[in-house]
Amino acid sequence: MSGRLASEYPAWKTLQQLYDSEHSKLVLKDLFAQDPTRFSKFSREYVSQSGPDVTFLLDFSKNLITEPILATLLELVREAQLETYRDKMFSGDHINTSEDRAVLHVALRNFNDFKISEPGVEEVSGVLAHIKEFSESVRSGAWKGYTGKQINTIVNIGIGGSDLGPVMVTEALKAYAKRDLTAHFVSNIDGTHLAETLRVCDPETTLFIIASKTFTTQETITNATSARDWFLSFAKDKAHVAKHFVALSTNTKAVTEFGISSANMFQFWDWVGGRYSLWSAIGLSIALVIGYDNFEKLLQGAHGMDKHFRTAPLEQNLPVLMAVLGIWYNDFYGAQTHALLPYDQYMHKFADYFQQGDMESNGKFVTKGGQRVNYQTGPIIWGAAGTNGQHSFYQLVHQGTKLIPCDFLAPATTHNPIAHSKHHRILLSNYFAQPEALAFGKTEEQVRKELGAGASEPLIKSKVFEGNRPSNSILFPILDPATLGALIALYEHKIFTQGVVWGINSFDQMGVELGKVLAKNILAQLEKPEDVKGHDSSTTGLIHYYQKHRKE
Ligand SMILES: O=P(O)(O)OC[C@H]1O[C@H](O)[C@H](O)[C@@H](O)[C@@H]1O
Repeated sequence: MSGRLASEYPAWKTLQQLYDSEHSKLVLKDLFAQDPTRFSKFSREYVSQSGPDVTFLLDFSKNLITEPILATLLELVREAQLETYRDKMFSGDHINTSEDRAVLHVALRNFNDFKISEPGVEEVSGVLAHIKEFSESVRSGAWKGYTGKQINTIVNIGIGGSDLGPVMVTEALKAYAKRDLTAHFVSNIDGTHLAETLRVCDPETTLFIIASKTFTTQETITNATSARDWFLSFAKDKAHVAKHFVALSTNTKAVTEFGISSANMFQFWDWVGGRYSLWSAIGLSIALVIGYDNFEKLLQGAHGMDKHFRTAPLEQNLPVLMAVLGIWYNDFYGAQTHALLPYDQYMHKFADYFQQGDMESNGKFVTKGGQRVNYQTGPIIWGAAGTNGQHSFYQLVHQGTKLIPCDFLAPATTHNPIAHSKHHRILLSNYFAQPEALAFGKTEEQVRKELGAGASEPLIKSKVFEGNRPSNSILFPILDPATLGALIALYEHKIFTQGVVWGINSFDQMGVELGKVLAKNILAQLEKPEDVKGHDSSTTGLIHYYQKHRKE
């Protein structure tokens, strides 16, 4: 984060040499055969040092590394001064330099443990108390709608970080949900999203949560305004809005102007990045769905990981280890993507969530010092819940021409042990089998033997698995709130570490601005063909075609 080019570090150059001279020898089958201790050497158990018990295993032995390569990758992290920048983040330095802001999502789950001095940090516990009081009153039925009925439906209206975190966590922790409280999440400006949601809502029993850090986001304000209009078409009296609309934001003025009183506003601060905000007031919908105590456990689980990241030596530091492995593939093997593959249906939004978390943080070509990088930065993050992915895209992961490092995640115990956990055993057999198949493949000799004499050559070739495809495996006892908190924080700090090495600012998002500005300009031109000016012929042609064919 010094803004230096990563490629200038001595360790980067050593890594390039190591890659050039070693990579053809880095064959997992041989590496495992040569070293019976490989698993114990390249796996670590995480055990939380405070708060609720969280343990999990990170097995990274199926990666294309040796001890000298790992040591050099960690040397790179040292040369990039990760420890210094990590400490700067925790102490509230303005490491988001382009916006001159601190980066303190860790302060939201700190429970006064580390000392952090930044205006607003002292207000965190007050907001948590507000979340507790409000969520308990809605969940208990004490909070009543305008006709005196209890709330049984919540609609979170937000987008990006004000949507993805709450969606992912409420899905992941559904086993802890209050089942008679239905949660909907409306994000898309496409009127279909709101219309289809309102179709199943009763205005007398629905609470709208308007979630927006800035409270200026076009999608959210438009959806919120239409939701309020819909509500008032039943409730008639504006005074009833107070019972059915709350806001989560840093922008008190805009919230008040919208018509939500400050008593119904849950505050957060500009040092909370949107994609790191589920720990803040943005998590209100999480607290409503799983209860405040579980929400607090989620925060404590993350705090445990913060402590680990802050204090564990780099060799033992899980976010750091995951970060350097990612750098090895991204920058030396030329891997373009990274797959997140949770073998847990509850985690089916995990990859979607980290698409924003990782790609909005590290999808940048300019260093903090303003130089264009001469290496790859953030990977393309994608994935789906196992085993669904196996019946869809795994063909390419196993036999395609691209190297796709994968993270496999799974709980040892399911919340739903139907058929005496038969389903879960089948699920886990796949969770264990896929990394094994990716790493060790199937040779031509094996295929020949299996098919026997007479098999055609093309058929034989098509059944060969080259193997040597790397993966991490993360195995945890059960998906509970604290474990999920720790896992999210693990990935957050992985992203931070990679950003430090690449010398970029992981905490701004300038790349989303240009499209917004152009859309605003185009919106003003959509009425009449003669207004469409200043565009290339493609854009003009598309708008004219739309104008010709629209009905309303
Ligand atoms: O919470 P808001 O201010 O409405 O912002 C919602 C989203 O807006 C933009 O797309 C940003 O790039 C995201 O980082 C942010 O999460």
